[in-house]
Amino acid sequence: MTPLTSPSALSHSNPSVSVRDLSVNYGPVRALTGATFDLYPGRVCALVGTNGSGKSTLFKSMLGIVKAQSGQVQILGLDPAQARKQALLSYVPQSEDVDWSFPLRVKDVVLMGRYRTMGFFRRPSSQDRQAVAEALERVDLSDLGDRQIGALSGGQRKRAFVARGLAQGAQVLFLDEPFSGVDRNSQGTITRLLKSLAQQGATVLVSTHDLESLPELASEALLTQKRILMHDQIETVLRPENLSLAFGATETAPDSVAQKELTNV
Ligand SMILES: Nc1ncnc2c1ncn2[C@@H]1O[C@H](COP(=O)(O)OP(=O)(O)OP(=O)(O)O)[C@@H](O)[C@H]1O
Repeated sequence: MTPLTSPSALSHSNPSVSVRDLSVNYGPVRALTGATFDLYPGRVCALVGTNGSGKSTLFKSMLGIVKAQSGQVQILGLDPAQARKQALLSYVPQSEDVDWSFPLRVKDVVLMGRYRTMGFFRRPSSQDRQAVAEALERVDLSDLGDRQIGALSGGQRKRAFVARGLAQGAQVLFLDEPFSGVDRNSQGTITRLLKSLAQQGATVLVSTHDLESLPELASEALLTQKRILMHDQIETVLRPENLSLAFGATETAPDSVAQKELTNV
């Protein structure tokens, strides 16, 4: 196996997310072993791996939702619970982890991003309402704010959760499979939004199965297979010999990357 790479091209002065030797077991099942990496502000990093390779486990253990057997996580110098308390960290879960029958309107879901700063009675101020309206506009859902969240399409639901993170003003965003069950239109909206948030200084970690869209989405990637196999620039991770470490020999790089590689020789 290729050792974990930590290329100097990915280094930066201060990491916003720092993960050290993170290991998670579910009873006898080892889901993640010794994950160690840093993420930096201003970048979108993709988390890439097969089904069951530990991507959701990595997110949940970084958030403190799943207990790690060992390791440390720091988000903006804080432990994950503190970072969440201070509304610095936003998480878009996999669709299967959400109860969509819960009777909430889209704008109530987005308003949840403001809860930590709204005080005990959670009475929204005009500032809170404005933040919700702006967030809905940025994800192109202004017309659907009063609709029940369960009555949205898969892509619209994802966009509503991204809007929750926007209303929160989170500096670190974790998104678990935001493109699954999502049409090209929603995928484009989410991709543009994540890139623009990174340009404004956010740190974005996003898991995806869609290798085709990776060069458009992310500048770097973590390749996982129950441990971090590689952390490198997106072009390097997408080389067939690297993808085959995680996916087997049949997986090939998207044409755009292959072409870029060819024109570089
Ligand atoms: N609650 C659980 N109890 C026991 N084993 C679990 C649990 N959750 C996940 N696992 C196991 O841990 C491993 C990693 O699962 P995880 O859901 O993190 O993978 P993933 O990469 O997110 O998969 P997918 O792409 O299918 O969402 C798998 O072998 C899975 O079967």
